[in-house]
Amino acid sequence: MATAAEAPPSGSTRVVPEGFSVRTEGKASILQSGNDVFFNPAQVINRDMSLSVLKYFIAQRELEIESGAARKLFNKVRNAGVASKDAVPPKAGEGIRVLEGLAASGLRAIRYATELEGVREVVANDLDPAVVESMKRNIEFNGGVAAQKVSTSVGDARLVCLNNMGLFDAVDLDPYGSPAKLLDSAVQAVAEGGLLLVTATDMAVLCGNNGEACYSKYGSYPLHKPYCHEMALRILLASLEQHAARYKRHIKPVLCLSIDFYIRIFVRVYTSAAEVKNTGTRLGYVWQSTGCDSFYWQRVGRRIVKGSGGNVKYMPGSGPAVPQVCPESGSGFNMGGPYWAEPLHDPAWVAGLLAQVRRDKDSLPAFGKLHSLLTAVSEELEDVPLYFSLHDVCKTIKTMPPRANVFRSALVNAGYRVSGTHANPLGIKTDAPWDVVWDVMRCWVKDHPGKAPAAGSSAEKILSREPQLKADFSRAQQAMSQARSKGVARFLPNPEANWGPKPRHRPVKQQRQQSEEQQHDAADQEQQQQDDVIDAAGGATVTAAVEVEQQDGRAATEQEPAGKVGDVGEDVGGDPMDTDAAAGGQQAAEPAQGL
Ligand SMILES: C[S@@+](CC[C@H](N)C(=O)[O-])C[C@H]1O[C@@H](n2cnc3c(N)ncnc32)[C@H](O)[C@@H]1O
Repeated sequence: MATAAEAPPSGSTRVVPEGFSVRTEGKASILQSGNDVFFNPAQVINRDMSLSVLKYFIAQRELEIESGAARKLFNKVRNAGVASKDAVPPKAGEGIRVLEGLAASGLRAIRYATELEGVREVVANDLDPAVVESMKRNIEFNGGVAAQKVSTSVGDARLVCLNNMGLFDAVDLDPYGSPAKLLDSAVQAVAEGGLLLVTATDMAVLCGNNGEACYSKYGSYPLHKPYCHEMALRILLASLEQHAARYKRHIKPVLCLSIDFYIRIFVRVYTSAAEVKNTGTRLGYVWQSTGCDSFYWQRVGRRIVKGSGGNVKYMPGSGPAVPQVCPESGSGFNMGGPYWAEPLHDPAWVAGLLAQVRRDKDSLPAFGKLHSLLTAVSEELEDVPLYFSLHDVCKTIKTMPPRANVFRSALVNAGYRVSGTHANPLGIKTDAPWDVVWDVMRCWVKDHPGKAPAAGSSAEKILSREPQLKADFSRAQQAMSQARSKGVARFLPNPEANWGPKPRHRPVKQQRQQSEEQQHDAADQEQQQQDDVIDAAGGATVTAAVEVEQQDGRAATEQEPAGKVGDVGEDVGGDPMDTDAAAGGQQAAEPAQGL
């Protein structure tokens, strides 16, 4: 990946101060001294994606201003008395105002200012005065547009937000770890219809390693399951929506991504007292069977439209949505959530972004990864929250996995929709109910019998039932990824070793004294390692599945791939019978050619 150069861009007359080297990304250059921790090549994707989404947002906003839609929205909110008193309607061609709340070296802010047309000002803020000094040096070093448009500020991002309620068209939060404490103020600082861009890297917490830590930070219980990366997105969105609701605001996600070792969400923020009544209906709990892979949704609230007059009534969700015991495995349930239960992406944005990114190929250092991510996103079933891993389903019933496309075809042939997910190369999204999924597997096991399951096991309970459906495993075109058929990659390998988070930057004072937060992180990590050991012990069943295939005479060539960095022992073993599954986590390559 062409991310960085060690010298000033050719033709530059800028003088590099002694003791510094230069990193260039896009049109921005930053000065680095030996111990700088801010540049992490893995984050180039984050910045490239953010730049692309912001560019697309600027174009959309301009269209909304020209059509009068933005003005109408603003007037509505002002007339309802819920707009910030200082807010003014956006004007065509005026350009947007961006807050980068945690700007560190200023690299991102400088890129926004220099690479995007339609940016009026970027406020680059950081809590650490020493960091802001280096930021100023970088802005000066870049000169020109960067110096004109990027202003610096020292302070807590929360205070900057609260002092600028409704005044930033876009607010970017890119912390080390959790953004949880910043959400409440950020959601107030965004202008009507503005864009909020948020990173979270506390994946151990969000993916279910420490349910109680996640609940205290985000107000949601995570579930430690294969869908944990999408669930992490839905937890962050649910938290944001609930913060927004306190100010009569609500969110509309346009793109929400699980990337490598972090998540990044892009949402628009609107004010509407009427819409806020729907907050409970947009969130849901998930009942996860403790004996098998089955999970079921239940909305937190209900919206009931009564009679021909269309009277609307809001009610709490009725439930539980599941019986006392899991109908498949006879076990109990865990309840996770509340999670965001609505779509993660706006399909029009995804299509528009893909086209824009292709046009901008030459100016995006991380183009390949961006394109593959957006391609995978474009194929996701937007109305099906969460996914399962076929490999895990087969592990539950101790059977040799079918090829993913064979399994997916059976669901399509039974009348259901199916897709992959950008969050996990082995993940399968479908609107087929769980009894259908298990029936397909029961039919598969009948055709491919293995060792009898242990008495009393979940596998025995699931397989003892006669399938109600006669699965048809013949190839169905809709079961195939179109991108894959055309040889367009959806998952790319990491470009270099040690791809992952860098050590957290600490102000000097804090570096000397381990903070409470660090101790908390250490406890998180320790817990994660313990869980990994437990998972590794349970992982024997994966090996067993691979061995079955080897006995079957078909080579099991794929290694058990590692999950993403920050995983919590998620067992995403490659599907040995499917080349798709050679991609473990998002770390392995998809074959260039489709089937
Ligand atoms: C991950 S770095 C930001 C990287 C940057 N966004 C980029 O793309 O290069 C996080 C920064 O947040 C700053 N920070 C942490 N808490 C903050 C707060 N409450 N307000 C403002 N800055 C904060 C730290 O000093 C650190 O420089």
